[in-house]
Amino acid sequence: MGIAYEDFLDESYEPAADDLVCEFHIQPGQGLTMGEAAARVASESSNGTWAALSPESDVRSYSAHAFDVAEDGSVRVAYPAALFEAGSMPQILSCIAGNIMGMKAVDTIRLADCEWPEALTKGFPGPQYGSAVLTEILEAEDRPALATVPKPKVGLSTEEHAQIGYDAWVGGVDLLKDDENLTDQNFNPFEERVTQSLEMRDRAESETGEKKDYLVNVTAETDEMVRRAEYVADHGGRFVMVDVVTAGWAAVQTVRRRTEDLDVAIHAHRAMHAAFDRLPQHGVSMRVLAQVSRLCGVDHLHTGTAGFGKLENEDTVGINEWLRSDLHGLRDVVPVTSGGLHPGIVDSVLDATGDRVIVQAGGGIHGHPDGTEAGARALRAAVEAYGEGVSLETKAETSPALAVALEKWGRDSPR
Ligand SMILES: O=C(COP(=O)(O)O)[C@H](O)[C@H](O)COP(=O)(O)O
Ligand SMILES: [Mg+2]
Repeated sequence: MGIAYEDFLDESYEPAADDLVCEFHIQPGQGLTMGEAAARVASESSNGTWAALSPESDVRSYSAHAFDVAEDGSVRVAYPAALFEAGSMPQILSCIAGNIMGMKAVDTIRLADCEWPEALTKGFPGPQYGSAVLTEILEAEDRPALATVPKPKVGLSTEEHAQIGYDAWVGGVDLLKDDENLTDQNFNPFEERVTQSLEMRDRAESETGEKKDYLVNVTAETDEMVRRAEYVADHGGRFVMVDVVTAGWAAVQTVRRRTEDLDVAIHAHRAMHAAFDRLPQHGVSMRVLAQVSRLCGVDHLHTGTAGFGKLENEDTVGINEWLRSDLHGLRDVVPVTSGGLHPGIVDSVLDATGDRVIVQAGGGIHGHPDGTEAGARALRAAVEAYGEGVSLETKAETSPALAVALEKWGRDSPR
């Protein structure tokens, strides 16, 4: 049975329970109707090509179906589960976000959303802890967990990094976090940073009586990432951080498989995501990136600051809701809100995101006029004010550090 472009368009198609259904937003290429462009997308992302084919065997059971074609540019494409290799995120993305991103049949195309069937999700581990980290590893049962990343993000010595961690932990944050581009550089070698920072963690825990921990950036070549995750676990760390986009999904899957036995949670930084999710008309949405991250098994994921802060965001609230939704029994993911946050805008952000998040601030702590510990106290006070239902200004009457932060940064987002 032959297959040609027109065979991939079926307006009346009813997706099967096991189909992966993807929503694309497309701008048809010159001279093509929406239907013609949609058929080409379904063809190229499953098992067709530009030339009509007449294979000996019937391969139609592996073909996608474009349906729900709307004149506003949205189209849904249903992919049979048999098209995919169970448990391989690279192979799935090579289908649904591969060649079609460059097809001339569309001027622009964006993969906006996916509906994942159990036939596919069962091939992935999902998060090991999810939101349980807030209670099983940390003690943030009824408030956001707080994190900070030392700034300047790169260039501090190991001793300075560990000291900043101590000051922030004593000031009130729960988690120290390496920045996305701090890995194993000569001024702050990985192993020394881990051991010295964890020593400071233990000291801060005993002095504050609070659980503290460290999101260690293990991003590197895959075998080295596994070795670094083992090093963290061997030295008493409970978290690793992976730059999931620059490391790649196969690498994330490898690290996740190893952390299952290490009792270590994965914090996902999304550096480089904006290369393909920032433009609303082309690329792959942050919503899909969040879905891929959850399937591959991260426990925390940066999802933006709901329009506040220094970085562009896309639907932070909607994505966070999806991360908490039921996904065939897979655990949820803790959203991380970060990027230009400081105490003066924490209430606005939490009003949007709710408090089941990790609030991360770098400059908004270390840029405090009275230093890191005061900055941490100010952020903790701002989050406490949200939980107590009082204004920041009222809270600042009993928190000098918060008063100084409000004086310095006011209530506006930085640019
Ligand atoms: O280092 C920071 C924030 O530092 P600061 O608090 O000084 O702005 C993070 O890398 C960004 O939050 C990443 O962005 P996102 O969280 O949107 O992925
Ligand atoms: Mg950073």
